[in-house]
Amino acid sequence: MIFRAKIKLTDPQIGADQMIPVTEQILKKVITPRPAESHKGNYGRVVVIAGSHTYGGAGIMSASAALYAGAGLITLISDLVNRTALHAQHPEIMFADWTDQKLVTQLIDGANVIVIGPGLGLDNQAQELLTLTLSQVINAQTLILDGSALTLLSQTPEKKIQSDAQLILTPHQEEWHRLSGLNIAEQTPAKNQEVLAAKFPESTILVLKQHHTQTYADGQIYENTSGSPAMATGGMGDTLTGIIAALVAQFKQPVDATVTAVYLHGLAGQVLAETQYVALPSQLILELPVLMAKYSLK
Ligand SMILES: NC(=O)C1=CN([C@@H]2O[C@H](COP(=O)(O)OP(=O)(O)OC[C@H]3O[C@@H](n4cnc5c(N)ncnc54)[C@H](OP(=O)(O)O)[C@@H]3O)[C@@H](O)[C@H]2O)[C@@H](O)CC1
Ligand SMILES: Nc1ncnc2c1ncn2[C@@H]1O[C@H](COP(=O)(O)OP(=O)(O)O)[C@@H](O)[C@H]1O
Ligand SMILES: [Mg+2]
Repeated sequence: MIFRAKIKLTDPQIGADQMIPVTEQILKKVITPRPAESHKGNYGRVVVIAGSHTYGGAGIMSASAALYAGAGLITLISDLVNRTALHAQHPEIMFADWTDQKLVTQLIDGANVIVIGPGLGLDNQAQELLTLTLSQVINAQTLILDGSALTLLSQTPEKKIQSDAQLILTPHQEEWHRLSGLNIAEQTPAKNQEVLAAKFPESTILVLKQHHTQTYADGQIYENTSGSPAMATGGMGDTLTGIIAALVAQFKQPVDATVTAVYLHGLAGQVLAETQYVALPSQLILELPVLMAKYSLK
């Protein structure tokens, strides 16, 4: 049994010792062998809206991570300048120009999981894409908000975020500072729970990234135990968004899938750190299918 104590949303005394540690058992529980009679449509349609002119790599890393973590069909919606670079690396991933609003709307409508934010930037185009996405998603979909999308949301702090979709937020501590108003020293479990409940729909999952990432969901807090300082490289969080998207798309239960994705990401980093001083995101994704095969066999 991996998950222990239940933590009440309102408990002001919640401390680090009451978090639920996540271990490799979660991989065995969630990652299951693929049924022989299945096809790409069974493993989810993921759309990644990411990667501006300046931060093209972020979109490519997110979409590539979704590919290696097993999503059935993936489309990167991005600045047109990123298309050739994407296809030079991963022709398996489809591409759409993010200025084509009709196509973007169709792709969002057809997706099971949408990622928005890695390297999105903060300009009008980015804001329009975020507004369109938030208004377009429905309750059968999962929307993962990361990077620039979180920074854009924090520019209207008075507004409670409304969305019918299952939301997953993946801020690092500074992004959570901008969103929550809590500086890093104030980011205690109780305060984080309080702000999450006040500003976001009840089902929202918060993945607060750090050395031992904390996932807040259903009134509980899961503390990740995998990972390595070798992972402290730009693009590592962009990569996590794709892994979460792929696992939600395949294994459906969003809390389990998210906690598993965070653990798997850290474990892949740890595997690289056994022989490397630094773990690059583009190397980390190569470990994912290997680890997933290993743990699916129990
Ligand atoms: N190759 C690409 O295309 C890449 C594209 N990217 C995209 O760029 C966009 C901007 O994202 P961003 O994270 O780089 O910048 P920003 O939001 O200003 O935050 C940095 C500030 O936060 C602070 N900080 C505090 N705690 C922290 C923590 N635990 N983890 C991390 N930071 C922490 C930190 O503190 P300091 O370094 O000063 O100590 C600093 O002051 C975004 O869309 C992203 O997806 C990147 O992924 C890189 C590769
Ligand atoms: N020292 C560390 N130990 C474990 N994980 C780390 C460490 N440093 C960074 N990470 C992980 O790397 C990722 C960094 O995310 P983020 O800051 O959003 O990166 P980026 O935006 O550059 O892609 C998070 O998942 C975080 O948990
Ligand atoms: Mg980031």
